[in-house]
Amino acid sequence: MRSSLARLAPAVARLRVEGRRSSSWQLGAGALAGSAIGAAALCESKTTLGSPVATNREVPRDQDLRIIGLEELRAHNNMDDGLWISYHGHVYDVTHFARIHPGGPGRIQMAGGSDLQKYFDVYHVHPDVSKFLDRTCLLGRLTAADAKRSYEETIFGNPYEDEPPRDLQQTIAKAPRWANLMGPYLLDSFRTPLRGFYVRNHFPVPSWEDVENDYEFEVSVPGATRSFKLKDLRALPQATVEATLICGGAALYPRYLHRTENRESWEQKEFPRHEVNNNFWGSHAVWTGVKCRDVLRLCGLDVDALALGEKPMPAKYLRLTGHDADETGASFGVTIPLEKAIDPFGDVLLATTMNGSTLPADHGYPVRVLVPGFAGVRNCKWLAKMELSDELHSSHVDTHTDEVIYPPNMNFEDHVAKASFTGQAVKRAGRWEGDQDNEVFRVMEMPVHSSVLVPELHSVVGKEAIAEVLKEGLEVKGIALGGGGHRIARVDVSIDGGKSYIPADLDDHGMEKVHKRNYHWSWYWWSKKVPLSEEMKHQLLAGQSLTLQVVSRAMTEHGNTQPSRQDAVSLYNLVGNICNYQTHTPAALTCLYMFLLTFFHGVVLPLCDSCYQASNAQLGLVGSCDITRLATLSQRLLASHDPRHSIYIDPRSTTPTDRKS
Ligand code: HEM
Repeated sequence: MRSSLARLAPAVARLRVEGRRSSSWQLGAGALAGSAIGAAALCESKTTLGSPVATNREVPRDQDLRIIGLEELRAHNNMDDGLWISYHGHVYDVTHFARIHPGGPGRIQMAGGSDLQKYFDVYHVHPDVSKFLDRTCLLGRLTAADAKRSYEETIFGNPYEDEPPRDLQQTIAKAPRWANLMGPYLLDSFRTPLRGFYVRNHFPVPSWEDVENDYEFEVSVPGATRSFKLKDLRALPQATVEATLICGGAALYPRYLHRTENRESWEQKEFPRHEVNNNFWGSHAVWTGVKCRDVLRLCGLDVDALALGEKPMPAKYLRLTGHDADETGASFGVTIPLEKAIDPFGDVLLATTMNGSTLPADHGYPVRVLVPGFAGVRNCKWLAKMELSDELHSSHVDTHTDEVIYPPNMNFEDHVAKASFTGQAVKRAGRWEGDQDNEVFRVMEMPVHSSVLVPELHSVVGKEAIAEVLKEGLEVKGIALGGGGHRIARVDVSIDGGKSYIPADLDDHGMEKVHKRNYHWSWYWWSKKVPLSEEMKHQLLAGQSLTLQVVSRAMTEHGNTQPSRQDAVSLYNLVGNICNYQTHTPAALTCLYMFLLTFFHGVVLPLCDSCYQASNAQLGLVGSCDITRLATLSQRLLASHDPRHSIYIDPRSTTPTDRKS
C-alpha cells in the first residue's frame, strides 16, 4: 500500500505508540520530548495537575498573565507532567481537553510542548480556537520573541500532500477532507453524482501501486482467519443496494450547541467549529458488491442459523478496520452489531462500485463496507480487516464521546472538565463506565432527520420575485431520511419558525417498491409552496421586509419525529452529532430590487458561514438575514473570505453539464 506514512518514513526519528509507528511528520520540540504517548498511556495516566478545567471563567487581561518561558512550555509535553501548548502567544494546559478532543487524544499529545498553529496550518478542520482555550485552560503567555520561536521551531510536515484530485464540492476542510455539494444542488439528481457525493474523511486517503496484487483484507471469525483479494470478491455473487449515506453530524448547522446549566435551552458557546450553509451531509447512490454475510459464511460462520436465533451469537460486534491511519499510526476502526452484518435483509455490503462506477478513492477504493441505515462513519472505507468481538473497536473514532447518549445531567462543563469522561470509558459493550448511576449508549443507527435545502440559509428573495411568492407561496424543498431503515410518513414545513406547519409533498422516486418493511435506506425528497399568512402579506404590500424562519419536521411511520430546538436538550454531546432537532433556516423577503443591491453593494451570497459570521462580527451587526446587513456586506468582505480553512466553490460557476455528470 502506498501511504503517506510509508512515503515520509525515512525523514524522521520515530515515536512509538502502542507498538505502532508514530508521528512521521513531527520533529518539533514537543515531539522529541513527548514520545511516550498513546491512547492507553493516556487513559492510565494520573495527571498531577490540580483543578479540572473551568469553562466559564473570566479571561484575564494579557498584562495580568504570568510569563512562561519556552523551556517550561517544552517540559510540559506529556499527560503526567501536564500537556501544554502555545497558541497565538498564549500558553494552555490541554491535559483534560486532550481526552475528549474530537480529533483524538494522540494528535493533541503530538503537539505537547509546541505551537498549535503549526498543526492547524495543516488541519483545516479547526477555525480559531483561542476563545475556547482562553476560557477553559489558559495558563499564561510567552514573550513575543518566544511566541515567534515556539511557532518557528515547531516542525510538522503535511501528511495530506498526495490526496486525490477533487472538484465541484463545497470544501469545508482540506485535511482531513470534508466536503459536500451545496444544499440545493443535492436536488439535481436523486442519485448524487460521484463528484458531488459528500466526503468526510478522518485520515489521509490510502492508495496502492498495484491494487490487484497488493490490496487485501482479512476476516477473522472464531477459529479461522482468511485473506481476500479483489479477485476473490469478484468470484462471489454480486448484490445491489440503493442507499443514502448520512454523516453522524448531518445537520452541520447549527451544531455545537451545549446543554446549559438550567437545561431549558441550548446555547451556542465558543467551541470551535465551522458553520456552513444549510447543507445536508448526506448523498445517495446505488451500490454493488458482495454481501457481508456471504463473506462471513465463506469463513465458516453459520449466518443463517445465527440470524434465525437457532445458534447463540458468537460475539456482539463486527469490528471493521480501515487501511487508513492517522499520523500517530493509529488505524481507523469502527464496530457494527454482528446481528446487522448477518441480517439477510440488513443489506450490509462490501461495496466495490457506486452508481455503476468503481469506487472513487475518497469513497474507499477498492472496498468499502456499506452499512445502510447507520451513521456514515460506520461505513468503513478502504477495508483492511473484519473481526468478531464483544468490545468496541479500540480506535479513537469508535470510542470517542460524540455519538453516545449521555445521562440527563451531563453538560458541556462536565464533559470538558471530568477526567473520567474519556473515550475509552465507553469501550465495554457500548456502555458508559465513568458514571455508576447512569448508562450511556453508543448510537449506531441514525435517527429520523430532515433538512431544508431551498431556500438556502440567509437567502434573499428580491422584489422581482415577490409577486409570485405572494400569489403562490414560498417554495420550500428538502430531503428526509427515516434513519435505521424506517419509512418517512410525513414531512411538515413551517415558515414562521415552527408556530404553524403544513404537510409537504413527498417524493421517494419509486423506492417504496424496492424496499421491504423497515428497510428503507433511501432518502425522500419533499417540496411545498407554503402560503404567506395575511399578516406577512400585509407587511410586504406595505413595502416592509420580512425575515422568515423556515423549519422542517419529518415523522416516520412509527410516529417518531424530530425534536424541537428546546427538546433537543435531551440529546447532548460535545460536537452535536446525531442531534436531529428541527433547524431554523432564516430567509428574507424584501421589496428592494436584488439587482440594485447587487449593483451598489456586490452580491455577497452565498458565502460560507464561518466567514459570514466573521463578517457579521466585524460589522458589529446582530440578527440574521436583515436587509441592512445584506446591504452593508460588500464585495470587499467577500474578498476577505479566508480560502485557507474553508474554500468556497460557487456551484453557479460550474455548468449544468458539470453538475450532472
Ligand atoms: C487544544 C487544541 C485543539 C482544539 C481545541 C481542537 C479542537 C477540535 C475540534 C472542535 C474538532 C472537531 C471539528 C468538527 O467536528 O467540526 C477537532 C477535530 C480534529 N482535530 Fe483538533 N483540536 C486541537 C488540537 C489538534 C491537534 C494538535 C491536531 C493534530 C495534530 C488536531 C487534529 C484534529 C483532526 C484531524 C480533527 C478531525 C477529526 C475527525 O476526522 O473527526 N487537533 N479538533
